[in-house]
Amino acid sequence: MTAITARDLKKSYGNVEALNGLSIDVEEGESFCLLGPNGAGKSTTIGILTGSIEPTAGSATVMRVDTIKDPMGVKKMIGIVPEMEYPPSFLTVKEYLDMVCSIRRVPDPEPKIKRWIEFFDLGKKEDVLCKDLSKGTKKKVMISAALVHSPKLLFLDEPFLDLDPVVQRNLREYLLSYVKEGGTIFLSTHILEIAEKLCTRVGILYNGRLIACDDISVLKRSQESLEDVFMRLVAEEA
Ligand SMILES: Nc1ncnc2c1ncn2[C@@H]1O[C@H](COP(=O)(O)OP(=O)(O)OP(=O)(O)O)[C@@H](O)[C@H]1O
Repeated sequence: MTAITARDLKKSYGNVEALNGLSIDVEEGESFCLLGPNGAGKSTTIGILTGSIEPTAGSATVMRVDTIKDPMGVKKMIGIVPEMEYPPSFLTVKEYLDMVCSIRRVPDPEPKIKRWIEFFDLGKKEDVLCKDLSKGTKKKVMISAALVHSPKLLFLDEPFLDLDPVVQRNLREYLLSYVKEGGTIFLSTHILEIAEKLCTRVGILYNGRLIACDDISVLKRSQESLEDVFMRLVAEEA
């Protein structure tokens, strides 16, 4: 079953053409990674697919819900880690996760919150205001908020940024098991080593256009890493 379908998506911000006819399909149970140089249109794509940005043209469905007609319907079903957002500064970690569970109507929330507090070793930070957390700890809270309602589809925009190597590895291993159990991941990252370990298929965006989209094993020439593939394909376009 298809989890994400995008057809001929276009997005302009004034005279900046951020997306120029993007079409993509992601199947349920897939771990897909969108790569691309700075400004290629990755966050814009995630914004459209998660119902936060309205495209200038084109259509998209997520779990068969239209992202333009029913953005709230999409948001209900998914977990999102946006690239640049932090938890609200005026709430403590626990208050924020309580609020997320309440908005998402999570049944029996306490053990679910506890699970992510323990996973990210946030026990001593539960009662700390989010404004007083380090960048990495804020990211841990954002990821906890994205996972606490056990969504079947995750949109992750640079989720590993600011996390220390131990936490990066723990999160990567969790995400691998999440996909093994049937979850779907749509990831965007510049950390190609992690993308290669976590994802089976990648799309490469360049100037708002998809210049490649296939299994990593198909895109690779002999001995190439994903980084080599990325450098080669982007250089061919430049
Ligand atoms: N709100 C906005 N207003 C005007 N231009 C925007 C806006 N958001 C994005 N852009 C422009 O759209 C283009 C695509 O931006 P986007 O953030 O989607 O790229 P990206 O691939 O996620 O980049 P990065 O890897 O640097 O995060 C860029 O030229 C960017 O400057």
